[in-house]
Amino acid sequence: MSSLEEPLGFDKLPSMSTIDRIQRFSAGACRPTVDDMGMGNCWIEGRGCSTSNSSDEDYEEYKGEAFPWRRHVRDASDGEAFNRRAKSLSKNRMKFGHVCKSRNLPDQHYSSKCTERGTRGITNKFLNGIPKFVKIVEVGPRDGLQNEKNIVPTSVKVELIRRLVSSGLPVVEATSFVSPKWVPQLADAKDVMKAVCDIEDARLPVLTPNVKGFEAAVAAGAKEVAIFASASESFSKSNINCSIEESLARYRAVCLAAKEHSVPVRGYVSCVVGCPVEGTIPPSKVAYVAKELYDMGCFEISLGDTIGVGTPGIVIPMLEAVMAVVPAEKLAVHFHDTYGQSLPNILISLQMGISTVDSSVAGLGGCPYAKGASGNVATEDVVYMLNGLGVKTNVDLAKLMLAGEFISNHLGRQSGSKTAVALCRVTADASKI
Ligand SMILES: CC(C)(COP(=O)([O-])OP(=O)([O-])OC[C@H]1O[C@@H](n2cnc3c(N)ncnc32)[C@H](O)[C@@H]1OP(=O)([O-])[O-])[C@@H](O)C(=O)NCCC(=O)NCCSC(=O)C[C@@](C)(O)CC(=O)[O-]
Repeated sequence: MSSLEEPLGFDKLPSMSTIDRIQRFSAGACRPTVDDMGMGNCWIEGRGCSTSNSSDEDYEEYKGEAFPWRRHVRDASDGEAFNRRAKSLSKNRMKFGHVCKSRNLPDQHYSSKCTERGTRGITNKFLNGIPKFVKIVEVGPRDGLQNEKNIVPTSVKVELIRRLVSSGLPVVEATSFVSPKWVPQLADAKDVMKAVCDIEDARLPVLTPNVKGFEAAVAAGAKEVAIFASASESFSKSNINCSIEESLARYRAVCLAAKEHSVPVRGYVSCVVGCPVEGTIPPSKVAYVAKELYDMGCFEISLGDTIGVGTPGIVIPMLEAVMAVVPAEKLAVHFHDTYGQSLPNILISLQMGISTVDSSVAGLGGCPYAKGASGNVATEDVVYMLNGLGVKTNVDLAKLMLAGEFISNHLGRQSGSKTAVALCRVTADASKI
């Protein structure tokens, strides 16, 4: 059994003092709005400190927004409304492309917001500190596809990126300028970039492991790059063929070059809770690498549970350690879903003040150098959860699902998003009414 298959965290549950600290992060977390280089972070200002009608205000703010799949808290009058809507199904069509083609999406009056005043008070207690807006960084075209054995044609990658951007995603990681010998799937990075660099509605960062990759990326039209270090020596060696310290030296050179070109650099730390070779990774190691990347100029540090072994019990102390050296508003979380822990891990990260989440459409993904690691958390599932929490993302779930369906059809398998699968089923069932 490889260490990847061994779950982590049974001995790593947080102490009471850690839990106290989480409460400190959540209750009354009245933070100022952060100008994150204009990158779209927007904190909830004092959700925990707001007056008793703040949830009403939040509700007013969002109720006009299209949440087509609102979870329903049934009562008699709502039941009538549902029946009326069921009768007029044929008037409310929404297509979902190939799999759900010509199926009707019921305009069910599901509400993801609790409208009971008393219950809402309790809800607020638990949701204190959750940001009002979450920036989703879509990594499907890069992290999602890099592990695919069969080469995906460039035109399909380009179409996927365009569809993802048109769903409203603010950031879509497009490809990697890495060695084609190491990641053959992304050998067409230059062509992909050339085909999408005219897109203006989203930022399209690309991975660059060294100055060679950076120069190639900029020449192809990239306007933002990402560097990727690891908190595990063994993973660093197998992923980029050098030690952590050597990688940091390389990345300093990339950051210098990027500064000269005014290109923003995002930093990744991989294996933040576990490594396929070394097992559990100490939080202090993650904090060290994160701080190094931050100090060399990365505008944001994404913390990757590369093999998806983390649970909230182990993610919390890791985040605490990193947040002691890098501000929460400069952090992102990047979870793979090997053990189905991504959503709870994301929720706890939001409660701790993080407002940027990486995810991959249709749950695509895996790392070629982390055997057995499964895909990233599915973007559709993240959007569904955030919609349910009343957190804004600006992502149109229907369009996102179409993008997921497009790539799943191409790969010839079912979407890895539970939300996409369930909503397609709801749609299919509704068409039989
Ligand atoms: C870093 C290297 C290049 C070192 O690879 P190396 O073999 O040690 O490099 P080298 O300097 O000895 O060069 C070897 C060859 O690669 C070429 N080369 C050198 N650099 C480049 C470049 N940028 N683009 C294209 N070619 C390049 C170079 O020119 C040379 O070509 P040759 O003379 O043999 O024909 C290699 O190990 C590599 O490309 N690794 C990338 C692996 C990768 O992409 N892994 C997946 C990333 S996912 C991840 O890290 C986790 C993350 C971010 O998703 C977060 C999470 O999930 O937790």
